[in-house]
Amino acid sequence: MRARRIVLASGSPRRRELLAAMGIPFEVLTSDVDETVAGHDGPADFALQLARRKAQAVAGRVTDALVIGGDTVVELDGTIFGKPADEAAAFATLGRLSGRAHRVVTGLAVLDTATGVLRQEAATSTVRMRAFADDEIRAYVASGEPFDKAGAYAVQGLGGRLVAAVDGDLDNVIGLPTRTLRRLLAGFGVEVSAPQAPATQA
Ligand SMILES: Cc1cn([C@H]2C[C@H](O)[C@@H](COP(=O)(O)OP(=O)(O)OP(=O)(O)O)O2)c(=O)[nH]c1=O
Repeated sequence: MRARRIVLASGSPRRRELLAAMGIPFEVLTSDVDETVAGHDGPADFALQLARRKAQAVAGRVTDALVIGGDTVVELDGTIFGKPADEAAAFATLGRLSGRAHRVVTGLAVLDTATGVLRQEAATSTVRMRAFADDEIRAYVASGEPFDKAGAYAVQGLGGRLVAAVDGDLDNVIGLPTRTLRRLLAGFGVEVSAPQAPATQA
């Protein structure tokens, strides 16, 4: 099996770090896709639509590669929360998440630009939040951390203090479910060895 060129279609430093930790060489190419979704069939469908869009947006720039696109969303009571647009949205999102359990879904799409074959899969984890007061939310929003994060928090950062428990893969919450990606790459004949210990560190 020939070595495949692997391209991560993402500007996310978290995705880059998690992919690097898998131990495979890769390049990063970014694009500026429109992240609005016209219609969807739940959070997995929503995240997969955007993951495909991100992969397809860079696919034309590489002729023989596996291009990886990903998108992470938070879902609670049927509402999908992406990255908050501003402070008010971050505050409102965190108020909704307080004291409740929500789902974090990452859609991954891997596109083979040599053949046009696309493989995709979504991973889901459940995150239970402590109940937090408005003052605590205000202080967290003022830290700036919520702005480029789905659901307006980062479990691996200061936002970890808001989290009571994570059920499922932590790397999925941070933006790249590595077990799922290993499976998708294996479908293209790229075998990535499993880590010695579960990937639970940010
Ligand atoms: C819930 C949660 C999300 N996130 C991040 C993961 C994703 O990077 C981000 C969701 O935004 P995404 O749109 O999925 O990704 P992105 O804009 O960061 O990068 P790109 O589109 O270029 O690939 O939220 C955390 O880092 N920690 C968390 O606890």
